[in-house]
Amino acid sequence: MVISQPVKVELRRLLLHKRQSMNLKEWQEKSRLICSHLQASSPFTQAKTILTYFSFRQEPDLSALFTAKKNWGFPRCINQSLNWHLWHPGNDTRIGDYGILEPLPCAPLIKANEVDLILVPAVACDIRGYRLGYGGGFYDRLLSSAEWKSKPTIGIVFDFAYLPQLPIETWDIPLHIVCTETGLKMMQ
Ligand SMILES: Nc1nc2c(c(=O)[nH]1)N(C=O)[C@@H](CNc1ccc(C(=O)N[C@@H](CCC(=O)O)C(=O)O)cc1)CN2
Ligand SMILES: Nc1ncnc2c1ncn2[C@@H]1O[C@H](COP(=O)(O)OP(=O)(O)OP(=O)(O)O)[C@@H](O)[C@H]1O
Repeated sequence: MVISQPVKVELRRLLLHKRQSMNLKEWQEKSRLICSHLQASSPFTQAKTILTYFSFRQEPDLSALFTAKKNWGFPRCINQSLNWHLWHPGNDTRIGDYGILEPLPCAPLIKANEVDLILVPAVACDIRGYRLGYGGGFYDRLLSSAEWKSKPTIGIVFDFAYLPQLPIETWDIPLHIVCTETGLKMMQ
């Protein structure tokens, strides 16, 4: 647990560098492929309310999905946790913590019992579904709480960040599915 921290810090640095050195065309094309795999998947077609994210630091851009007829939820960082607000294309956004776009604080809140699917941003995922994030622990805390534990989760990464094995911590909870530009990978 203690020794995995420097490994995670270095891995995060390398993978973020790799992601941010993609050119615009490559980023757009791979993001488009990720969106089309998601759109064709049954967790997506069956879901009414989906939690997602606004792309930051060249994360896969899912914005092509947001015109689909779903209730879309986006996070706001409040203290150590995430609040989820309804947002539709055309609604206002603002720049929140860490420089990430977020819905306005007055946008309607989404409760856990309304949520069918969570699209989880990641720096990397492994073939067991474990995830490396930015180190804030936001999704680890969310997914460890009783009301969120059983929600279907899809980690979203480019293929170069889909790895055989990430260092894990006691609190890490594996995701159910990972989606890259080559398709969906179901965890055992
Ligand atoms: N698009 C998107 N939105 C998201 C997340 C995400 O991963 N992607 N989050 C997922 O959780 C939350 C934001 N989490 C974040 C956590 C840390 C840093 C960050 O910049 N950390 C510093 C290091 C801070 C430290 O080590 O103490 C850094 O990386 O430089 C950014 C976002 C909510 N919104
Ligand atoms: N279930 C939890 N309860 C309380 N604290 C937690 C929990 N999960 C993680 N943390 C705290 O969050 C910190 C960051 O965790 P970690 O390095 O795994 O984040 P990450 O998954 O990379 O980040 P993020 O989820 O924000 O993208 C840890 O140091 C830990 O103290």
